[in-house]
Amino acid sequence: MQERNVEIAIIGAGTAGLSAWQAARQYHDEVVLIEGGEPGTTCARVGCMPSKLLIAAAESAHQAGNAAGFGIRVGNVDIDDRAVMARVREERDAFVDSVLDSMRRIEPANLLVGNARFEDANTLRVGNDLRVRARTIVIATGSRPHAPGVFEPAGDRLIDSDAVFEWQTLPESLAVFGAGIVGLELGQALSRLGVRLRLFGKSGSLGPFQDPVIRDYAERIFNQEFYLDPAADVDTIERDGEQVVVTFRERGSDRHLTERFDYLLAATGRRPNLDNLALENAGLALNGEGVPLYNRFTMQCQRADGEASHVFIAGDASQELPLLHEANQQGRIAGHNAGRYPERRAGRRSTALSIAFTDPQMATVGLSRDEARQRFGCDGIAEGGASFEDQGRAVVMRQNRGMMCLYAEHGSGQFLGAELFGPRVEHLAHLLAWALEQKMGVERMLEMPYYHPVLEEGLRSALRDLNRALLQGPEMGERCLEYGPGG
Ligand SMILES: Cc1cc2nc3c(=O)[nH]c(=O)nc-3n(C[C@H](O)[C@H](O)[C@H](O)COP(=O)(O)OP(=O)(O)OC[C@H]3O[C@@H](n4cnc5c(N)ncnc54)[C@H](O)[C@@H]3O)c2cc1C
Ligand SMILES: NC(=O)c1ccc[n+]([C@@H]2O[C@H](COP(=O)([O-])OP(=O)(O)OC[C@H]3O[C@@H](n4cnc5c(N)ncnc54)[C@H](O)[C@@H]3O)[C@@H](O)[C@H]2O)c1
Repeated sequence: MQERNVEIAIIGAGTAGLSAWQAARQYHDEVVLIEGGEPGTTCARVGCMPSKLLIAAAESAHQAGNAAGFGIRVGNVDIDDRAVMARVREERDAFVDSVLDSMRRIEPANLLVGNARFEDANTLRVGNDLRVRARTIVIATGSRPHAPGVFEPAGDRLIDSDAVFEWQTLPESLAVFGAGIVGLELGQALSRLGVRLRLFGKSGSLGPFQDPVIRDYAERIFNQEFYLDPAADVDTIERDGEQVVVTFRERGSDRHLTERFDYLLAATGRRPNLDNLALENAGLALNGEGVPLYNRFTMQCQRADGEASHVFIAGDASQELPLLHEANQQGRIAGHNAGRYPERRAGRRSTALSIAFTDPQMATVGLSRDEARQRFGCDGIAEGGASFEDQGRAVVMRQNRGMMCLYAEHGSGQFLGAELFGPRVEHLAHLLAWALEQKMGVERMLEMPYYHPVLEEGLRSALRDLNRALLQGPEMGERCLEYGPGG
């Protein structure tokens, strides 16, 4: 058995682990990064990047198919699925290579290969032949797809999102389970690429939305394009030959249908990679799901005796907000504090921001309606909104579907949060997140410049409505007279 003593050991060379390494390396030379799986990060290999590549191809097919609405005929849209998937993988590989290139900065001696697990609070076994003793440890082991046992009858026709990006060609049909962001992004993209598809959700939840008004609206809009039941009633899942047979109650009716699919895609959530770490040997306090208790500003874990530990956690492993920018930020905070240990500093946590790259896009910023109500009371918040259906620029682009729900605090007029569903709302969500970071009030947000004709004018309409609900500021005049057509 080889033995090694180091200052800091970081488990997992994903986004969080890499940013932790970069931060920790500023304090010590002996910082090892341990990777037990495939290097290159979940984001680049099987997450953000390949999913957006697939979505980009799907959008292209969709736009070609809808060109007639502008008076442009492109003939039959012929989808070469082999070419689509080849491009997804080719560009995906380039993103992975760019990560691997940047990892070459790490001294080879400090990059350890093998699965790590705790032997005691300061000792890790890496693979079978190496023991690493570290003064501080960062857990950045990410997460993996999780499929409930009820899908087992599907056998090898049960797949997860990782497998989709390895397809050489697309299947004819697919049953997608899970109406979270993964299910919606991949489901809509595959449907637009010609896959016959049904999407079955659970308990009515839909992507990142919490506000029932926008959730119900989005459900209706998606159903104009593909079958989506966020509260599906599924009777049986069986395997017959090379197909999966699903019997379910049809959305909005009492009819029970039986349908055959080539695959069942489980998009039913992700589990943190903590179960292979032998955390019971680490002396940490764990919550009911086996996740270490930690401080979200220092990313420092708590020991079983309640004291602050020398172990830190970051990224999807923390189960807080499984998003790339969060993994990055948490990794940086954990790395700096592991480097400074036993000193520690509170890191800056930015405004909550989540975007689903569906069409229309879905986004949430800051507090949800329920969170705002809990914090300020039902009478303490004002709600406003606007539709994209008559929004000038959205009409011009034939993308006039969607709505926005915005929340602010009564009295102070402070903007609190929003849920957005509409064309390219990724950009509006950023504007709102930046406004929240600046602690802007609704009136001040309305004083910002708005070009014409742009989608931001739709946001201005929602802010005007919110201002009206706050009973603040001047009475707003008629929109068209005040701002021009579609403004
Ligand atoms: C389909 C999909 C699409 C997504 N799209 C987006 C998006 O558009 N925008 C966005 O913000 N987020 C998106 N995400 C989420 C984002 O990809 C993750 O939040 C992020 O990649 C998590 O980074 P991480 O460092 O925590 O984990 P990872 O990148 O998974 O890194 C963890 C590493 O730890 C290693 N490891 C695990 N256990 C051990 C062990 N015991 N010993 C050694 N090594 C170990 C793993 O092999 C892995 O390399 C998407 C996710 C998916 C699945
Ligand atoms: N654009 C992005 O930023 C992006 C894209 C993809 C993933 N992600 C991240 O990855 C995380 C994981 O995404 P996800 O969609 O896999 O998980 P999720 O937890 O967000 O959604 C899983 C969904 O599956 C449903 N579900 C659970 N069991 C089910 C069952 N038996 N039948 C039907 N539905 C069932 C749940 O109700 C939930 O709606 C997300 O939370 C998100 O943070 C982000």
